[in-house]
Amino acid sequence: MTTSINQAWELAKQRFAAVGVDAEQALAALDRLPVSMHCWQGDDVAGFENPEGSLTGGIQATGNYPGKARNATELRADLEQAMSLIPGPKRLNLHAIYLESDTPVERNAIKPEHFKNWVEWAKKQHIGLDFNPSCFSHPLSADGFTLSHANDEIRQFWIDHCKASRRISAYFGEQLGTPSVMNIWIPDGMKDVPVDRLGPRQRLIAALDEVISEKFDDAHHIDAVESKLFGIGAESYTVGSNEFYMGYAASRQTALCLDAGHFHPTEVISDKISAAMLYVPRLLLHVSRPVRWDSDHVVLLDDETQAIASEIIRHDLFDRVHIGLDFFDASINRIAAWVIGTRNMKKALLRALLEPTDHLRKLELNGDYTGRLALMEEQKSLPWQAVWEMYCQRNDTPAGSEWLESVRAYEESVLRKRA
Ligand SMILES: C[C@H](O)[C@H](O)[C@@H](O)C(=O)CO
Ligand SMILES: [Mn+2]
Repeated sequence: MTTSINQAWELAKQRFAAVGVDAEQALAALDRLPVSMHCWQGDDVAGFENPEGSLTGGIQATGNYPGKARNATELRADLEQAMSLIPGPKRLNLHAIYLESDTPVERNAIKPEHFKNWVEWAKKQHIGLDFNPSCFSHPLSADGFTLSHANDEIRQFWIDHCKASRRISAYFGEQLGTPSVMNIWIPDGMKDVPVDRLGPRQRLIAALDEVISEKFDDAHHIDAVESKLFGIGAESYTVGSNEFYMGYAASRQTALCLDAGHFHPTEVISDKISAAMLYVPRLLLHVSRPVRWDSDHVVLLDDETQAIASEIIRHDLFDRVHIGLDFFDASINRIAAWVIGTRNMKKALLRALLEPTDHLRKLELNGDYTGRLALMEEQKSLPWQAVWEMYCQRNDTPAGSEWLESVRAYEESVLRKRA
């Protein structure tokens, strides 16, 4: 296997060199692009605060595949298994409900100490952590409002939760030496047509301003805000819409989170990256796969994933775009879901790095759209897979579908034993 990977790599390097692309440089660049894996694929967004409670907030994990993680120790073991099958740099994105405590902790009272095991684990794995306040699956979000709630006390509860979350995020960054991106997503919205669309948005803007008022070192913590079109039970109105958060992020210079499932079905976030980055300092991506709705299917190596990756690489956005994943499929092996989605994201980045972009740009500038289309299509079948396999080999991860055997063995020896 090693010999055939080496041979294919040597040939591939020559093929790419012939179109002006340095495959070795592409691999070095891929090492500068961590993908933040989302903890919530491992347990269907249940968390450890109240794992038996229902998932609310208009999101849904469908399926009942056996073996989901029941506690943080199991989730970390599952993540280690998944991460061992994915080459290159990775991060972990945690939600507040994944805290660890012997006694119940209210969300407005969460502290860094409730995440110290995660930090110790991240140090051992040599990865950074990202964070999210959890403004759902809670009695005080049951009527569909959190940071925009009309009741002052309830709204303050969520403001305090987000403030507490920022302190945890800054602690991650300080402990791990890499900034934690903390993304605020709230489910606030209405099932039916509201009379007052403005009031909740006015409350949300004031609440967010209070949330971000405490200053943290940019080297430790980055604020991001995530818009959405609709949720289940919030079909007619979403307070934190695209326009709302685009304006908020631009005026407050926070990062803007673009989730691939949060727009109209024919809208794509790949087209939004180059527009939004002109106004905001950073983008956070939630790479996902909406199938007819915000269904959060596992990311494929499809046209849109490729287009997202190509935008990051073509515009050299290495330091301004943070790549996160957001899917939760409970109908298949959850570890396989992580591996498939994360490997696909990385494959798309590699393919983008192997594109002869300078040449394509020249054709475009010269108005040679025939040449642009012809070469864009031809380069799709250059031997990128041989470069990918070399990357996997160098990172001591399976080059091809052998990773599935490892997942199946883990399923047999570990997951099947979970009740
Ligand atoms: C659990 C996540 O934070 C959530 O999926 C959010 O990012 C989202 O996309 C809601 O639709
Ligand atoms: Mn999302």
